[in-house]
Amino acid sequence: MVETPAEAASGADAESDDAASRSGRDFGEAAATVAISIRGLVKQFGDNHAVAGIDLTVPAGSFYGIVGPNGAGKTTTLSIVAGLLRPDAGTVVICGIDQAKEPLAAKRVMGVLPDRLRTFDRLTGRQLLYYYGLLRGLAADVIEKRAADLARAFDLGDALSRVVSDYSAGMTKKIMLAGAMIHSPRVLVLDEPFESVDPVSSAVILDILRAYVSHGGTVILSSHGMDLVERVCSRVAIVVGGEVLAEGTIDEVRAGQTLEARFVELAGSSGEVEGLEWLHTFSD
Ligand SMILES: Nc1ncnc2c1ncn2[C@@H]1O[C@H](COP(=O)(O)OP(=O)(O)OP(=O)(O)O)[C@@H](O)[C@H]1O
Repeated sequence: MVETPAEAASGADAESDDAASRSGRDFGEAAATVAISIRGLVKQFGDNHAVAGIDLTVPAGSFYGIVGPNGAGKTTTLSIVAGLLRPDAGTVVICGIDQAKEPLAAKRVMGVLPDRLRTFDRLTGRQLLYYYGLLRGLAADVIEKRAADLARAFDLGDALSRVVSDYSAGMTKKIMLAGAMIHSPRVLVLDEPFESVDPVSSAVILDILRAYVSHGGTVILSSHGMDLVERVCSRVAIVVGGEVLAEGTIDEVRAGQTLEARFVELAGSSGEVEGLEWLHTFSD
């Protein structure tokens, strides 16, 4: 059976590289119950208020979904949480660690799947996982075992010796997800983890993430898959125009409707179908 990163962390061989013990931290009571606390988050790009005052509390051991229309500010928010982008205002506290004051310590407890899949794609899959493991301070034998476990779980075994630039979009997503998990972090920050991933692989990834959460890990993800969020997430936030319009358990947010119906109700329809009549008269 393949070990999930969370199981690996709870296993006999893994205590030495557990993120918490490496950082030498005593995760306090608040950190034990709250994995991510976001307060008053603001980020502007020129005149564009990408994030316009977001407050979110992600309980430890939860599967948390952020949904919203294109350009709503999901990636910007997750990038700030991950420490990849500086906010103009507001605070992000990860497992009790202030992201702005102790960025390295905060990064240590997180695994991140960033937007746009930028990575060192001239490396083979095996080299990339090895590199991720080294960056996380893992010993070579631990990396090799975990890389093999993750490659098996993500069905990437045959691809490990190929360069990542030759991978499909879904394969690239899977190898980067594996890289985000290799140090068995307490928190996974995943930007659209299921985009481009086939249904079989999605089911496997979900199983891995569910087991991770059931062992105390926390997942925060963005997704356009309303069904998926409704099925797997314990809590959800609907973000529109850089603001949280609804937040709570799935049942609270969908308020008797499907999540998709509630989403459309809150996000509204911004597209305009009129004016495209020329598309119905073919040019040839
Ligand atoms: N680096 C940047 N420079 C300028 N504007 C940016 C930058 N990054 C994001 N934006 C803008 O901020 C807003 C929020 O973008 P963001 O990528 O966070 O949205 P999103 O909710 O993740 O959208 P999608 O669902 O399409 O991925 C958009 O208007 C976008 O154009």
